[in-house]
Amino acid sequence: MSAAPQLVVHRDKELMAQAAAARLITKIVDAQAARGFASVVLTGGRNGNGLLAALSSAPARDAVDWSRLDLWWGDERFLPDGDPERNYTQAREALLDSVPLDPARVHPMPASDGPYAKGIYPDIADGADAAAEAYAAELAAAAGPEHYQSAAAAAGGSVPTFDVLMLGVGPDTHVASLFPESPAVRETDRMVVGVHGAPKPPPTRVSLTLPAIRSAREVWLLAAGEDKANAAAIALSGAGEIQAPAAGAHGRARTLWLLDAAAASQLPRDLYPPASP
Ligand SMILES: O=C(O)C(O)[C@@H](O)[C@H](O)[C@H](O)COP(=O)(O)O
Repeated sequence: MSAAPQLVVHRDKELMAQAAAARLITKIVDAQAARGFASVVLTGGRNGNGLLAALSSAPARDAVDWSRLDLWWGDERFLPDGDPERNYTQAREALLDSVPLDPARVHPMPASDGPYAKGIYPDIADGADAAAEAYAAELAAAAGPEHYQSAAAAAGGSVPTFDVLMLGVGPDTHVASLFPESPAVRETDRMVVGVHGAPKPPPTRVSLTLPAIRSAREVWLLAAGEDKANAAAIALSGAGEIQAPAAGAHGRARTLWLLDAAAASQLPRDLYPPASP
């Protein structure tokens, strides 16, 4: 099952980040109350990090039991550990270093040094492919029994059932590191892939695939700014997922687009109610 997109449009990107942070806090608290823990997939990019920064300064952040939160990543820029451009580094700075997480529940994607370094692997591309395989194994090891009915299981893989999986939307409609017309967006079997020659730097990346993304209960797509208006309009107007990867990102129970007014400016007005004043 996958859910038709719902849209929420906020006045500007600051309000969008604050409202999305409040929404995420509630989701985590509810999942922890229902099942004892929550599982969230983070995204890289300005909008994802803006949400984490807003969460960091939200007073209600103390409602979350940070020690019972599983964190995963939707994609990673394949760079050395600690590189300021790594999504993991940026998430740590925005929020993770300031909350009492259980390190065993935090699952960053591998870095390009350490076990997947150039030198051990013939080149950086092989390292990213090996890192993707290792991350797929880590996800499979954490998958619970519910995953058997998921899009991942249908594709022959297994991932945990994420409560919320967040994705920033690129101006070309990419999500995670799934770029239009790329081999990664066409992947139907593997849950995680190495990405080579990405149009957004750095060119080498690691990414969840659409079957893994579609196994989440809720998928939230974040888009703010004028440069996202065309992408949102294309993805929400019936485009195919190979040409417009954001169009293929659905949650099992809910697909939620969180936009600011600028990113929503090219959408047909009947798709969403007006932004709050
Ligand atoms: O590693 C990355 O760069 C991403 O995860 C990527 O998919 C990002 O989320 C989008 O490009 C949106 O980025 P912005 O929010 O910065 O526009």
